[in-house]
Amino acid sequence: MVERIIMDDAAVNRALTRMSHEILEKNKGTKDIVLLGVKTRGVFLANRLKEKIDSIEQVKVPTGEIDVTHYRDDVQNQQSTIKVKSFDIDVDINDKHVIIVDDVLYTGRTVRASLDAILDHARPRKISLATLVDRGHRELPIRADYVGKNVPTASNESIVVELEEYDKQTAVTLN
Ligand SMILES: O=P(O)(O)OC[C@H]1O[C@H](OP(=O)(O)OP(=O)(O)O)[C@H](O)[C@@H]1O
Ligand SMILES: O=c1cc[nH]c(=O)[nH]1
Repeated sequence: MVERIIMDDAAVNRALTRMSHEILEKNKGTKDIVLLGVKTRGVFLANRLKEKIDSIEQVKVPTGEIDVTHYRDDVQNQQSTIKVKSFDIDVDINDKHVIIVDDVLYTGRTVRASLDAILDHARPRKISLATLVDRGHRELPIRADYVGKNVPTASNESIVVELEEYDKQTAVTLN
């Protein structure tokens, strides 16, 4: 299958800058916001958003991590079970506005697992979702509040997100 570059380094950076402004605009600032990155690349994206928001507003937004494991237990039907491995956050998220950050939104099962993990630990006032790429094909009633780019895909295609911090280069490709 031919590989197509959907976003280069500059496009990812611009999308994250826009998303930071959208977060600030929609929430009228940073009050009570906690960014929770989904491992692996969601954590780096949450950190990038944090740095942008911090430099725009001159405040330090707290961050944390959720680690989930993806089990394909029925490959034929592409059903997947997502298990939470760890939930690493120092800040109290009760009554806070938690923004889950991930690189790709596809079936929505990773987000559902993340919601379970969050609600097992605390009762945030609000939970939102930020994703760099929304590729469609949802299997659950989940939608993103902040989207870097909507990328229509076929189900046999995949989106690959690479980030400098982890992959030595930043790009989003469709394979
Ligand atoms: O909406 P979903 O169908 O749950 O898919 C989205 C998830 O898939 C990817 O993770 P993956 O399990 O491929 O692991 P990775 O982050 O290590 O690439 C991606 O990082 C999202 O977390
Ligand atoms: O295409 C996809 C689907 C799920 N997760 C990804 O990272 N890419």
